[in-house]
Amino acid sequence: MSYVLGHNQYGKAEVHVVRVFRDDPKAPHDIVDYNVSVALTGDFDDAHITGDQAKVLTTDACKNTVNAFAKKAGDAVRQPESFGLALAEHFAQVPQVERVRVNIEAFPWQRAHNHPHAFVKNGDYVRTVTVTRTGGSSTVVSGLKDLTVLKTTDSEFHGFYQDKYTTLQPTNDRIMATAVTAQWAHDAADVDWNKSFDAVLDAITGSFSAAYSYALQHTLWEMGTAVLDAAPSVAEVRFSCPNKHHFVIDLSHFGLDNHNEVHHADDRPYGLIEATIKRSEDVDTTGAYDPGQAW
Ligand SMILES: O=c1[nH]c(=O)c2[nH]c(=O)[nH]c2[nH]1
Repeated sequence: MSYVLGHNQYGKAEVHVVRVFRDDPKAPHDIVDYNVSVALTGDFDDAHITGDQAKVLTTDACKNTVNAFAKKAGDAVRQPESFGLALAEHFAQVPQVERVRVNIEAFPWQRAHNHPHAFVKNGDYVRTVTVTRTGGSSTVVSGLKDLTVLKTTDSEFHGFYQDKYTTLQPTNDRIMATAVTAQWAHDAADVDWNKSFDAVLDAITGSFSAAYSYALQHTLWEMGTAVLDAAPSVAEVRFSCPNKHHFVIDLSHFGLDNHNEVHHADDRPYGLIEATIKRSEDVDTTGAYDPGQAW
């Protein structure tokens, strides 16, 4: 039998590192809180097939590198995209490594009461970054997940296709809620990443609020075009948004009317609405997103 080793990758996952910036004794401290995963692809067939580990950079060394870079990469550490780029560049120097992927979850902390060294964790969302380095160049995908937003009106859903299983009643006034997962690919590497992230976050929440919605699909389009307007380096944005259904409860049994006031917030199932909004037809982001084990 001759079997074939397909795509493989390895590295250290979820190195959770918190870096305090406290160089200036008179200045307030800053922190970043990153969960870093490194995945290496390359000439690692022997590690699997013959058991020879001569080319394997240990996952333990990957972890050590992340921690050391949290100190030595200087200002690059302050933004997850630049930290990911520094790490990817480093691992790409290992001769047998052909592709490096660095995924970072960045947990936002806010200064507490303007205090110089006390912080409150902001659980509104998690910022995400995927840096991929291959063939001497890197791609950067920024993102966020778990950004839960809701509007109490200015959302309709009607005029949809009907078949014999369609029971949903059309509505011209409903709650719309979702937990936004978004990833956006940049076509530049010299970006002010934090400024760009803030602009995208503002575009997403701003357009979700302002745009009158005829469906969650319609809202995704509005959010996507707002992101492209707000962030010049973004070539495309991908959304994955569960429709967090809020069903109006029938209170007539109790002699009460209910004008879209009392709802059951349903957990599952949920509609899952996903879309990519691109700056143009020519945008090519091949290999930039992390699809898991596949290329
Ligand atoms: O915004 C929506 N999009 C849909 O595709 C859909 N389908 C559904 O049952 N409710 C909704 N709402």
